[in-house]
Amino acid sequence: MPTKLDLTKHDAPGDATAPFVEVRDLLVHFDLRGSVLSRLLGRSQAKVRAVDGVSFTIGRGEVLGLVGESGSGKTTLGRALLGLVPSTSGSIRIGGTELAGRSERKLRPLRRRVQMVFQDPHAALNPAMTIRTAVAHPLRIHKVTKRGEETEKRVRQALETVGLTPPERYLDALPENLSGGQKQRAVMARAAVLDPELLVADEPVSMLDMSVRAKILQLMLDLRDRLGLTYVYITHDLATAKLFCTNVAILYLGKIVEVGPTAEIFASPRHPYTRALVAAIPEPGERTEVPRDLPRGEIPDAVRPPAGCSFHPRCPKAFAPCGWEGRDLAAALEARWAQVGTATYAEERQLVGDLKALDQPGRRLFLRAPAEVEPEKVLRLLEKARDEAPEERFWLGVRTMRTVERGVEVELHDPVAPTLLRAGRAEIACHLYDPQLAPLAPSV
Ligand SMILES: Nc1ncnc2c1ncn2[C@@H]1O[C@H](COP(=O)(O)OP(=O)(O)OP(=O)(O)O)[C@@H](O)[C@H]1O
Repeated sequence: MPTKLDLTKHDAPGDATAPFVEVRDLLVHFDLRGSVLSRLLGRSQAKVRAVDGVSFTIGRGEVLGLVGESGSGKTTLGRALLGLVPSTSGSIRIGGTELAGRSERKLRPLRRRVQMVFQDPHAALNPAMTIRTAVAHPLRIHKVTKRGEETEKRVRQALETVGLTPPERYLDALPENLSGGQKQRAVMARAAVLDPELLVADEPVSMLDMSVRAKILQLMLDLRDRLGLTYVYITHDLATAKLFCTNVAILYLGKIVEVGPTAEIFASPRHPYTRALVAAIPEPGERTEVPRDLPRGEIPDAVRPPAGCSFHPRCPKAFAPCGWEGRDLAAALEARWAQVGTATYAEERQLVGDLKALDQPGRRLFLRAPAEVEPEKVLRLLEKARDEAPEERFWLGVRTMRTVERGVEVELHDPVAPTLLRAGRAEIACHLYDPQLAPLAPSV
C-alpha cells in the first residue's frame, strides 16, 4: 500500500464556507427494555448510549474519517446520517435539509442523495443477481429511469465511472465471477448510479487485500472529484484514515474525543486516546489490525459508561476530575491482587468484602468492615494499596479516606465531563486542555 494517496489535486468543490453536513448534539440511544439482554442484565431502564452527544460539520468535497474501536458508535452514527436509525435527539442537516424526526416517506427523496457502502462487498451483492441487475436496482427502487434503455445507459456509465471497463465484460457477470476489488467497485457503481452527494463508507476496504485497498481508496477520491462527492469514512484503521481523510473525528463510547484536520491530528495528537491510537499504527507492510497496545482494559459498556470522561479508566494521564467511581476502586484493588501472593490476597480479600457493593454510582464509597474486623484495618489496607502503587491513577481521584461507623468511607472528587475545546486547529475533549483544570494534573 503506498504511503500517500493523491489527495491534493482534488480541491473541494462548492462553497467551502457553508457546511454541507451539520450534526448537532446528536444522541442515538437504543432502548433495551423488554430485550433478552435487558432481562439477562436485570436492567429494565437500560439504554445503549451508542451515539452520545456528537456535533461536527463537513464541507462539500471533504472526507471526514470517523475513527474508533469496535463499539465506539461509528456505524450507528453513519446509519443515522442515512436516516436508517432514528435519532433520539439532536439535529442532522444535509445540504440544508433536516433529517431528524422525518417520517420514512419524507426521508425517501433524501436517501437518493446519501448512499452507504458497506464493509463486505461479498455480502452486499446478491449472489444470484447479475451486476447489471444489481446496479440497476436503486434506479428501479427510486423510480429514477422510466425506460429500459435509459436504465442500461446509466448502468453502463456507472460501471465505467468505477473502472469496470468495458462494461460488457461485467454486465452479465455474477458476483462470484469478480475479484474482491471488482466487487467493491460494483458496490460503488450501485451507490454512484443514483448520483448521490454524500457517501457514507463503512470500512469499505478492510476486507480487501492490501494490494487493492489503495486502488479502491484512490477510486473513491477520483469519484469525489468527478462527481462532487462528500464522504464519511468509517474505520478502526488510522493508517487508511491518514491517507484518505481531510478531517478525522476520533470516537470513544459514542462521543468525539478529538476532531480536526488529518495532518494536525497525526502530527500532534493531543487526547491520550488519540495518542495511543496513533502510536499503535503499524508500520507499512505490517497487518493493520485493531491496535493492541492500548492502555489497559476493554472498551466499557455503553449501557453505563464511566462517569466524567468515559476514557478515564484506561487513561494513562487521568487525574482528579476525570470521573472516578467505586468500580474504579474495585479495578485498582483487583489490579493489586493480581500482583500479590496468595496469602496476602486471601487476607486482604476478606477485609474488603463484596466488591460488587462498590459498583454504585456516587462519589462517597462505603466499604463495610466484616464483623470482628476493626474499620481501622480496612483503612490501613487502602492506604497501603495507594502507597504501593503510585502509578495507579485511581488514587488521584480520592479526596479523603476515613473510618466511619462499621467501615471506611472513601470520598472522591466530583466528576467533570469534558467538552470539546480548541487546541491548535483541532478540538479536544480532555481536561488536560482545560486551562482551569489542567493545573491540577500531576506533572508525571
Ligand atoms: N440495534 C441496536 N440495538 C442495541 N444496541 C445496539 C444496536 N446497534 C448498535 N448497538 C450498540 O451500540 C454501540 C455502538 O455500536 P456501533 O456498531 O455503532 O459501533 P462501531 O464503532 O461501529 O463498532 P464496530 O466497529 O464493531 O461496528 C455498541 O455498544 C453496540 O452494541
